[in-house]
Amino acid sequence: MISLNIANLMGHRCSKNLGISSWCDGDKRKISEKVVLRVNSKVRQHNNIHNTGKEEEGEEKKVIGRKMESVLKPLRDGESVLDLSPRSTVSGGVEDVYGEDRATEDQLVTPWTISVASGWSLLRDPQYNKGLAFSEKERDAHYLRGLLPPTVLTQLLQEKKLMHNIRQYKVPLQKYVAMMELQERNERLFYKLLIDNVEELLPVVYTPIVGEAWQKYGSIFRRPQGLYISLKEKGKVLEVLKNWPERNIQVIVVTDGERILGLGDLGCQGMGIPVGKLALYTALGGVRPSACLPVTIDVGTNNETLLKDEFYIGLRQKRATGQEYYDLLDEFMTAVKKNYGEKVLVQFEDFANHNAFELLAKYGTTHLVFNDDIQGTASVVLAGVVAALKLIGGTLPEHKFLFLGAGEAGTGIAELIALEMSKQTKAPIEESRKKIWLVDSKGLIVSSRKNSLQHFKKPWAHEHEPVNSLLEAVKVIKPTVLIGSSGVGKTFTKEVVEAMTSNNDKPLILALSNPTSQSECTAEEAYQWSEGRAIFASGSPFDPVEYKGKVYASGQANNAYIFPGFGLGLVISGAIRVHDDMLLAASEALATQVSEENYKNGLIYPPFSNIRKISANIAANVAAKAYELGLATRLPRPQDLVKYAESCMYTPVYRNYR
Ligand SMILES: NC(=O)C1=CN([C@@H]2O[C@H](COP(=O)(O)OP(=O)(O)OC[C@H]3O[C@@H](n4cnc5c(N)ncnc54)[C@H](OP(=O)(O)O)[C@@H]3O)[C@@H](O)[C@H]2O)C=CC1
Ligand SMILES: CC(=O)C(=O)O
Ligand SMILES: [Mg+2]
Repeated sequence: MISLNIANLMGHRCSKNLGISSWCDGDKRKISEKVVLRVNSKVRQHNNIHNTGKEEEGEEKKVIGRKMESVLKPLRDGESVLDLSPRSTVSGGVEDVYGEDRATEDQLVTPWTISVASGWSLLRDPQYNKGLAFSEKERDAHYLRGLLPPTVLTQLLQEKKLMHNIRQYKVPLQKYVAMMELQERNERLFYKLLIDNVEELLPVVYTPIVGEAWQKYGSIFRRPQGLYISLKEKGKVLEVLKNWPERNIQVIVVTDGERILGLGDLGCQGMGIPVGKLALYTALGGVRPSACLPVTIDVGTNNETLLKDEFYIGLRQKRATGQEYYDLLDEFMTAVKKNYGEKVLVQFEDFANHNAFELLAKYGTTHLVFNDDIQGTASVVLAGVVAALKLIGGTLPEHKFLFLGAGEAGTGIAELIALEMSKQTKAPIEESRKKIWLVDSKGLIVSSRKNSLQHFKKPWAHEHEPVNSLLEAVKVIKPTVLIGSSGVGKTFTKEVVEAMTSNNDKPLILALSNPTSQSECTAEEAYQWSEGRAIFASGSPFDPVEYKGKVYASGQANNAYIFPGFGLGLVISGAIRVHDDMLLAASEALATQVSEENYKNGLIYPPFSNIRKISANIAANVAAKAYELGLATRLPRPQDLVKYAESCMYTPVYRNYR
């Protein structure tokens, strides 16, 4: 029985027993050769060793064990095993400290956990488990004999089998559960499936199915994913962050669950959204899974159904508001910076608008923050509109916009379109805003309503008679572009679409609300009611539609096109703040990815099957803007940013274990 006192061995001020005896006991052969302990966040987590915040990077890599040089790092042949410096190629970026991602398939890497994982624990570690794909040699070397049936499968065959299984499920929720179980079991295989079958699986791990799954999350809860920070943790948020097993976090997606898609307040069960968004950060944007942290802030819920549900997983109280709410958020933001530094990206997701704008304004000057609903959506919609000009004609400033919904998405998009118009015309932004009209739940936003409007609506209160309905607004404003961001389904009625069609040869209609049940209209309705003339895209995907013998494939106007590449661009440039010009840069990069072939099919977005290439281009444009604005800290600037972005992207093929 061996136990090590980490405090003595490493001069750490905490004194905790690492409790490694259990795996040393039956396996003494390995102790001298393979026992390697990293005082990393996992060790901290499992042993409640919390650092002082002062340790140097190098301390994490101190090792115990006689043959330390053979296991110090899973480096490739010819590299110095004693080189402990962070991997300079991507410092401040997507860090590949252990060389795993740059190793080719036939180069060896070591499966790191707290110790070198082997046997049963290796099969239970989703980061390194390969299931039946462990080779004969690996089965011998890692004590896996007998723990697996004899067959050895390739990753491709595993993928084929899993896709076959997933396709058998008729209930969408079953597909979601199957994917989540795979993510918990074998992370690389999960991402391989998602990347290779992105168009098929995106609706499963993201909108629309994720919404339904998490509405029911209380009853399908298996293993927690992500970090829960509730009012109970007030005063201890930094400690809670330290409980997370990974330390080198680059992207955090955080929600308080108050406006989950168009489904409203899901309280603590909003966690599906940060988890889903971060899966896309990895699959679509190539940010390493271990660098992603999903967070749900639980301040209660006003959802009566959840409060009465005996299986509800969150705090059973009404939402905290005012000072209590802002104090917890402030503690979180301060702790994030303290624990992960200046360059960690915090993406605010699905907050209600009464908090979202304020949080963005407050932390936009002190942290690297990005609101996906306000800014990401704006960037993706501007890209779609710019691309659509090829089909509908005219320049951006020549068009007139009408929104149904004047919240985060609506006013965020409106503002970015106005900004781009002003850049093109050199006119003041106030002039550009006059081309854009918004309708909220009380009707058209007009100047006579100004005093009672929320601050983010005021810039859109133009001179006009009050107008109560969307249909009436379409008739009097005569927009060329109609955008739905209300969260209310079926609001683009036949009359509304017909009115758009009678005013425009090719009306551009975007039904952004998620999930599918909240879409302002379906693709079928848009094409039928416009007699095939609408250029249509929606927040959640629709299958192609046949109308009068012609097949219409609509695009997906969803911020998923933007945030993964946008975040990657910030990470690889070491950006310290987000700037509106970066949103324009992302938008431009996305619009230029639409091919002639896509246009011929009436598409204003490129297919998701090309998303990794698209994300690399977005990342490069965003990073270039960060350098231009002096907001990048990763110096010198790489010459070819697209290539550099690609080289930083996580790939999910299995690595070979020595
Ligand atoms: N496709 C994408 O990428 C994205 C889609 N979305 C979707 O957009 C929707 C809205 O999100 P968000 O802007 O954040 O939400 P908000 O709550 O901030 O805004 C909703 C807006 O819709 C208005 N509204 C609500 N009901 C009606 C109605 N019956 N008629 C007219 N207006 C109405 C509200 O009016 P009032 O202010 O008067 O209450 C408010 O202005 C959601 O469904 C979300 O899923 C969001 C982000 C990205
Ligand atoms: C897509 C997204 O961010 C939303 O619907 O909220
Ligand atoms: Mg959102």
